[in-house]
Amino acid sequence: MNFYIGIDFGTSGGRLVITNIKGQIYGEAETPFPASSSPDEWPSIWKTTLFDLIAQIPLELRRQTQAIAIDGTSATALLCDYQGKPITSPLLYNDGRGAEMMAQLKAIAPANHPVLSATSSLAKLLWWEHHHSELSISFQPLYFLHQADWLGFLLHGKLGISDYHNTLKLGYDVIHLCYPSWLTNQVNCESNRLKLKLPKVVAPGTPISAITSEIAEQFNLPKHCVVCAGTTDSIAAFLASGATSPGEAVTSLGSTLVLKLLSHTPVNNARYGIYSHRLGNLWLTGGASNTGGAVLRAFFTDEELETLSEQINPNLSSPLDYYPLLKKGDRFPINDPELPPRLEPRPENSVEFLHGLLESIARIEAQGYQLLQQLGATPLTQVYTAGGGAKNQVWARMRERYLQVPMVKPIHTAAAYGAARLAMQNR
Ligand SMILES: Nc1ncnc2c1ncn2[C@@H]1O[C@H](COP(=O)(O)OP(=O)(O)O)[C@@H](O)[C@H]1O
Ligand SMILES: O=C(CO)[C@H](O)[C@H](O)COP(=O)(O)O
Repeated sequence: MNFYIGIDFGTSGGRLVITNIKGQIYGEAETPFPASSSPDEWPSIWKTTLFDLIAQIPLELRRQTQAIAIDGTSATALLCDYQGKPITSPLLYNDGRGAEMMAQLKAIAPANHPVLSATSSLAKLLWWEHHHSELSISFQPLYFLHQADWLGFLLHGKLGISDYHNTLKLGYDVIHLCYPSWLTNQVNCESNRLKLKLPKVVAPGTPISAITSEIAEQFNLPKHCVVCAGTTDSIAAFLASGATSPGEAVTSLGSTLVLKLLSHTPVNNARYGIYSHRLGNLWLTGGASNTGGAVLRAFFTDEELETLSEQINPNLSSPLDYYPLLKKGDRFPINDPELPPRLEPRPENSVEFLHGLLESIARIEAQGYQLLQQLGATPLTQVYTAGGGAKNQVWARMRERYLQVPMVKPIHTAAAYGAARLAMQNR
């Protein structure tokens, strides 16, 4: 029997799903990231996690694996040398240091382009160019990669290949399927002191190459096992849900809050941090907020979230109006790197406090979907929920009160399953 592996790299850890060609799950693995680590440790943690996840799959299944696909956090970027060795600490998806590059971004990119965000991949590239152009002296050529691109390279050995989901926030034109001249002129211009290579871009799920012989031997994988181009974690969660009709949406309630509404028409609006990913001949309109489970985890364990949520009446609205963030700055539905967290007043009663947090995140989610529809996205018909927060049925009822559409729990919500669906394209 042939098997297919999907690997998801989220904020808090890595997850793997192995399925047969019918999409039946034969195995799963999960490896949380260490609770505290420094940025220069992240590549080795990601590599260790990747190899640990694959090693957890039973030998018999590994030996019959035909394809692997990986999703990663969007706009998590790193610079590598010609051997694929990271030469700087990665900059994560929510790293807002690119805010200082906004004037330059607005000068080169079209209005409302997805790169017009402090956390976009291009903002990070310009920041590296502005602060670390000396890297070009020691490293030629330099490769700009996303997390999923680099992890895929570790398995297939072909450096500098990405997909048009991970490269949207780098500036890739997903309509004409090329890098626009305003971007290539910027990256290649003589005055640009940081000489780097942008990744070659293919469609998500496209087979890139067979695994290297070293990887085949290390994990007892077939030499013909292909590694496919990946996607981002929230799109993988969308793919997992099985949503296919415009108007269907997936909210990823993970460490962050990410909305994806399938639409006949794209919506891009930098003011609100709204952008549209290409999905076949449709568009995944949405945005990614820094609010979400990471804020909850700062105050409650997963067990406390479960037990305290059960004491909340989801039909009652909390009077507490928070904007739950761990640090200043949000990307969507308010695209403002200076936006302050709002977590006061904090009641003595933990249930009341959690009620306020869950209700406030539900309000932000509803505001996001309302904006998407106001700006022309296909009207919302139903919402699937993915991520750690999907298990919270009290929260689902609260969210339903705001969204006024059915909240459907899909059979599969794990992003790793969505990545496996990409791998299955290579049957
Ligand atoms: N019962 C729950 N209710 C709400 N949120 C929860 C619950 N259990 C876990 N979470 C949240 O889920 C998040 C982890 O979800 P996950 O999808 O693994 O995140 P990521 O993929 O971003 O790492 C945590 O931040 C945690 O606060
Ligand atoms: O916030 C995130 C961390 O999980 C997401 O990776 C990301 O921001 C979502 O971006 P995209 O819409 O490109 O998938």
